[in-house]
Amino acid sequence: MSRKKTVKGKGSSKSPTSSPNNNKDSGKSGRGIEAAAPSNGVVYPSRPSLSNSGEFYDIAFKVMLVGDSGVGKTCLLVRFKDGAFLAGSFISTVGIDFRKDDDDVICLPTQIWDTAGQERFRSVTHAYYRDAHVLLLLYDVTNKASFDNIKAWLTEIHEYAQQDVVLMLLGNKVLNTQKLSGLSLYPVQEFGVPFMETSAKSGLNVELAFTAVARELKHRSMKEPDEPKFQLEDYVNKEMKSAGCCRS
Ligand SMILES: Nc1nc2c(ncn2[C@@H]2O[C@H](COP(=O)(O)OP(=O)(O)OP(=O)(O)O)[C@@H](O)[C@H]2O)c(=O)[nH]1
Ligand SMILES: [Mg+2]
Repeated sequence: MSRKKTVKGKGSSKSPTSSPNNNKDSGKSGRGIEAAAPSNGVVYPSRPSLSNSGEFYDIAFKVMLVGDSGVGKTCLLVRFKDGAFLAGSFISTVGIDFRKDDDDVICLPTQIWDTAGQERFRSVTHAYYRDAHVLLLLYDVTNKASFDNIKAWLTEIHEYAQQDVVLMLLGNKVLNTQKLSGLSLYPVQEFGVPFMETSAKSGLNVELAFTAVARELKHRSMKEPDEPKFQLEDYVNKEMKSAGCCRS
């Protein structure tokens, strides 16, 4: 996926803070999911199939960022899309924010949804899980409580998301020195979910996280029945190693 330096007028990019009702135009942004927002602001677009169909290039893939408030979801998205870091002031996302990436390098029309981590918006964000193809679940490596909550997030995801959702755990706010150790501070392996460390601040692994899940989606969409499965975790580990990191 390529990162855009400027935000296109055509897409629905908005400021990091928005209300659920700001999604009114989210289904009108070209190819992919068409959905009208009802008055409660909750949109239920039909979930495109990941099967090997001729409609592949009409499919919009839906990527959602989830995790506790303050872990850096909005910053990660802004870093990926605009190559910038939102330093300092922390403006909590309200409900859902929607962005669309339609010029990524591997030709997957993709919608990226930023969600609010605050508990009081949880019922709104649940409603969006079920048609997500990818969930990027973030915690903050400097905040143990946000890691401890991962279990609860996974329970929610298992309840509300599709069984075949592509899931990746991201330990955000990692420092470059932590990157050199290549180890997570917390026992992430117990979840059995592909994991990477990222920094929205430095940009570390941000592009790789999105590219990895996009490759997984592409592989699923194009795959012949007897082709081996794409190994998201192996891909991520290999790419991190070749970038100088030492996870094995
Ligand atoms: N040091 C450091 N700070 C970060 C990083 N990512 C985000 N932050 C800071 O963390 C704070 C919260 O970031 P947000 O992206 O707004 O958090 P969020 O997960 O979107 O929070 P909600 O919208 O409330 O769910 C901000 O002050 C950011 O500047 C990072 O990689 N490193
Ligand atoms: Mg946010």
